[in-house]
Amino acid sequence: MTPILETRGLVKRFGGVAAIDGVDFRLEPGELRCLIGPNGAGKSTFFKMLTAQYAPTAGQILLDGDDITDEEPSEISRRGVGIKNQVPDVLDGLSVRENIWIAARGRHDTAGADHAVSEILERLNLGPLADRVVGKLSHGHRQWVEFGMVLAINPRLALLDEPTAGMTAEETRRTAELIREMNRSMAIVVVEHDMQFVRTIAHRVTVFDQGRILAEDTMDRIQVHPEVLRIYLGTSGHA
Ligand SMILES: Nc1ncnc2c1ncn2[C@@H]1O[C@H](COP(=O)(O)OP(=O)(O)OP(=O)(O)O)[C@@H](O)[C@H]1O
Repeated sequence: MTPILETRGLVKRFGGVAAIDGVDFRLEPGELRCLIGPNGAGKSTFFKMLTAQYAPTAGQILLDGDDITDEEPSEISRRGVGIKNQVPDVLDGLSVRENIWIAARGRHDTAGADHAVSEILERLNLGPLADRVVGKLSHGHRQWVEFGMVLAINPRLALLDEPTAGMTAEETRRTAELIREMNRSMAIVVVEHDMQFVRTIAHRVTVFDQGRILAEDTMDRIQVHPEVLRIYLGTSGHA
């Protein structure tokens, strides 16, 4: 089966530092994968190459077998990839409804966008906030608006960087539900620090360390993987 997403020998150097140092990664269609690893492991750099925010120093990125290494973020989005960065990329002066509508309009005519927005507001329980200006919302709610913007393009693949950052425990729980629900219709890659959250959602987990893939397995096995325990206990103290 052709992977929906693949990297071959991916490298990113910053001066003398190889932040990503030859990563071969495969994601099967419909898969949900969490990327974890200690601070400085290279997760964000890897994510930024997948989303065309950084150009790789070497290697290839393939989407459904097509080489997208040199494509712009807008081209990748047109190919059906939804991206949610760590800092919500929302228009603060506009309402929740308007933000999601603008994202939806990229895929639908105006009537279609109206319809998509109503559906998404309901799905995300954002109806009561629909006409609030996004800049006045809590960080957690702003993250949800960005989820709405990802759903609005109905992607085949969603790339989510720390989706629960700044969320309350209840918001995190609902985000886990949402990601599992989204995974029924799309493949998903999630970069996440919150291990409890990763345990809740993950099927397979890829562990990065020092710019390389250290381990790739189910969360159950990853939690007892000696090398993984060593890097976590040696750095953050919690695996
Ligand atoms: N723009 C940059 N310029 C120089 N070095 C960088 C840059 N971005 C990342 N690095 C270095 O690359 C390495 C990997 O960093 P990266 O942020 O990708 O790790 P991370 O796993 O996402 O860490 P965290 O969990 O703290 O976000 C680190 O040594 C970091 O200092």
